Amino acid sequence: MGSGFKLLLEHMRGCHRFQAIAGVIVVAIETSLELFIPVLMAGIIDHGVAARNEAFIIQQGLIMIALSLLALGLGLLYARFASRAAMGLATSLRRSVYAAIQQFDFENLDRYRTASLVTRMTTDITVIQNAFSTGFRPCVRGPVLLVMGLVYAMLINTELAVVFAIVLPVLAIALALIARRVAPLYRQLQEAVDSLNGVLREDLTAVRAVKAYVREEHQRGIFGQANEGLARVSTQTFGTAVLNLPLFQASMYVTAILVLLFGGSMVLEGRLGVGQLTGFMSYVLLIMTSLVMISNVFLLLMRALTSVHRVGDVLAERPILACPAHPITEVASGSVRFENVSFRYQATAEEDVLEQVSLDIPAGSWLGILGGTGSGKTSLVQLIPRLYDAASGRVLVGGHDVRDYDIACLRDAVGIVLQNNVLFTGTVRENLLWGNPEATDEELLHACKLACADEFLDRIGGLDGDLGQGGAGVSGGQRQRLCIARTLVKRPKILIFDDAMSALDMATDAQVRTNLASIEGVTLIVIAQRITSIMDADHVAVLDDGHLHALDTPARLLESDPIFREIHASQMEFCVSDDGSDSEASLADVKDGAVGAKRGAEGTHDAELAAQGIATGASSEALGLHDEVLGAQDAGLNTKESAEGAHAEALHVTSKTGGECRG
Ligand SMILES: Nc1ncnc2c1ncn2[C@@H]1O[C@H](COP(=O)(O)OP(=O)(O)OP(=O)(O)O)[C@@H](O)[C@H]1O
Repeated sequence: MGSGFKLLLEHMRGCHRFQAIAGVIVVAIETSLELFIPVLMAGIIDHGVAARNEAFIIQQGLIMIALSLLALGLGLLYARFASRAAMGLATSLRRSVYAAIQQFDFENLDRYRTASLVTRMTTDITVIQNAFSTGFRPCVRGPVLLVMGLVYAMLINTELAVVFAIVLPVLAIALALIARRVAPLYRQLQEAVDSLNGVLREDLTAVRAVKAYVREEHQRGIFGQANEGLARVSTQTFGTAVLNLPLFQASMYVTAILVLLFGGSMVLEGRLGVGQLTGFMSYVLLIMTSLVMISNVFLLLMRALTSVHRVGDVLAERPILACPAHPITEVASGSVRFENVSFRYQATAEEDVLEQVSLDIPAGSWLGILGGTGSGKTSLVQLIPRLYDAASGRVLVGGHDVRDYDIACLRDAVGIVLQNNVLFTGTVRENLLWGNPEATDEELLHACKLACADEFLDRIGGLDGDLGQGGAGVSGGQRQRLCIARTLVKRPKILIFDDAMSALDMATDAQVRTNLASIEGVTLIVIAQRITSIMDADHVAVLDDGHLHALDTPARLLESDPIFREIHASQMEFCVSDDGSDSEASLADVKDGAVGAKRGAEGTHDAELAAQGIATGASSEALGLHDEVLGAQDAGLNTKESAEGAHAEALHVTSKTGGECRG
């Protein structure tokens, strides 16, 4: 509770703090004025009406009107102060939470679901804002009305005021019981909102896959469950919270009856004036209203407090990756070295994702990484720009431990194109400038050329072409090329492609690799599912279940390594050449081509195309289908099986026009 208030105070700074204080003062004055009205009313009845003093009645009546108008003016002033203070608080909280999330490392992000972060940034902060703007007034008025009401009631008649001593403790106990029951429900309520947001978010981002798999009904069921879950918790929460209303109403009636009963007999005995009894009844009403206010605001604040804690959790989360006191600010070279590196995503995980990996990648060389699904390829390369820290061992870049660098400098030197490429809403230029805000148009166009994005740039409106929301206006293959171009604009010392060319047709894939190989002095690390994509590499690392299974040149691996040979064979054996010779001939072509035409020589490109059956007269129909099927893969059919199926299908079409295919 204390930490929640501290958080609110910290974010209520400057003029907003002044507005909040002014709001409190204004409400206090307004409430005091309001409390004075029953005193005037009692005077009118006892002295004005009883003595038939019309002048007194008019005078007191005018004072009452003036006080009411003043109270109204103060009420309006309060609304202005409170809304501005609440808005300021919410803006400041949103800014802080956003800044905190920006500082998060991948490991921090793994702890929070995206939907939960979105709910905390939106719903939770709105709950706090609303509680502040609507709860502030009753929060001040309630206690003031209660205390002053009791004081005035006691001033009128202390004996009669004893009724409150009976009713108030009963009410306080009932309220405490309701609050105890409701508090945990509010947290469950916000978690149910998280779940609903999560389902919605997944549904909307994967809408193409949902439609492609005709899973609308299934998704509707999942949404229905989340929606019903929220409805159930809401009903339970608010069903319990509203219990306070009938409770307070009943107490009000009981108090009124008791006051009338005792007060009435006191009037008959001549110990109390009728005006005094009327005035006392007004205070009963005021006190009971104040109690309803207090109970409502209490529940409102309890809900807001849950949200304050949820927001506070995000603000208290510290980035996992520690920065050294005196970091290295320049990456001297693009060399990478893994020394006995082990890694796991969560410290509590049972098994390492990478185990004792040692690997040397000299600056300016090209390493291909191959391995089965889940073998740890992505995990390995993510350690280079320090997206995660190794659990044990060291990762060295440019001869220094990555933990010794300033993180921004390290990441500037490492360009990584991830598996799931993301473009942002805006133009091509705006997206490419993410790589380097200082880049000229010539540099952007050059990067597009290297990434083979120049082929379609004119069709999408050149550098000024609008990519639509989240880059939705381009195909999967075009998206990949633009993402590659964006990374090239950065001019990094190390370039990492994490299966980043999967949506490119083979000819473009080969062309991009040839272009990349022509960049001087850059260390190239390419993770690929297609073996042809890494046959030109200086070395290939084969990962198997988190272990470095083999590391050698592609040619030597082809001769000696069973896993490499198996992957190679499984991808190559589809094709049999035109004249009926078997796939070994094609393999030999690839091998010769790959070894001989190291680092992007044109020969490699040709050999590769030959191996794929494309050079033997593959029609654009085949490539088109391949593109289309891979495009579908990008749209959500993202399983290895579908990709292989697509591949096989594309090659099958190839066979109709050129070679003959199996499989
Ligand atoms: N954020 C994460 N949190 C926990 N475990 C993860 C996370 N990302 C990956 N893993 C696990 O780590 C292991 C290695 O995953 P990784 O993504 O490195 O494999 P990969 O070889 O790149 O696979 P693929 O070829 O399918 O992309 C897998 O078992 C995976 O389930």
